[in-house]
Amino acid sequence: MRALIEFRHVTKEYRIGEVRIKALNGVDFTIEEGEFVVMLGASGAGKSTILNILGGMDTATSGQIIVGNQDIAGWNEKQLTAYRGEKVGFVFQFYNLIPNLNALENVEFAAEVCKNHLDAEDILHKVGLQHRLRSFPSQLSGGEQQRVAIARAVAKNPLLLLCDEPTGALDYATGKSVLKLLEDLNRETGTCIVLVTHNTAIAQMADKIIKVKSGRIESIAMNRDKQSVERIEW
Ligand SMILES: Nc1ncnc2c1ncn2[C@@H]1O[C@H](COP(=O)(O)OP(=O)(O)OP(=O)(O)O)[C@@H](O)[C@H]1O
Repeated sequence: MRALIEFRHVTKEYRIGEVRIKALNGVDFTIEEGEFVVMLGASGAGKSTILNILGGMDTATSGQIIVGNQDIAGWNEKQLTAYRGEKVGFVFQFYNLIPNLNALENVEFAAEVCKNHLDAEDILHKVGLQHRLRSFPSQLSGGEQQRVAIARAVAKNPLLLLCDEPTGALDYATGKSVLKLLEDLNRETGTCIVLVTHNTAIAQMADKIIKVKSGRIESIAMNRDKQSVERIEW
């Protein structure tokens, strides 16, 4: 496998008036093509900051962010917008669907702007929502809305799928089925997934576990005993 992503000495400083907050303090890690990465850490450790920088939604104060063969750290807003649109799929804790578009339209709307997008209806079939194509978000359960959000991210055919607490608002069984979906997608399509969570049990399904502490990497470990989500309990 070859490295798809490299963070090299990445720092991020936020300024609020006179106050400086060092959210990232020299972060280094590598993610290989096709890897399922789980990122763990306490609240405020810097996980979302890493995900936002990786997704081109925020910029680093210093350091390099290599994606493919390019350093996106030096990119301007226009380049980052194209990168976000074409290369990165996002799944958040709250589904952020467009309320006045149905499931199919939500997926089509996101996918259409991407050159290599997949067929929206096919993807909704894949996530088990073939019978809910014309349903609006308000007519869908939380788990179903998250499936639409995953379909929307995947239909772009992204290089990288970033998931920030994707099961945070779901009950146990629904959360597990959403994780199963991500696991299947990773295995079948080889899409690289980076999943941020507070739930340490979920790390058992990862290829690589990255722990973040106080703006630094605490540890990076390959998971030699990777488990299917069906076998994980919490
Ligand atoms: N836009 C911002 N402006 C100022 N400070 C910020 C901003 N975003 C994050 N921070 C600060 O940076 C640090 C890291 O925050 P971050 O959201 O990355 O942590 P996290 O590990 O994702 O936490 P959580 O698990 O609670 O979501 C925190 O001290 C936070 O307060």
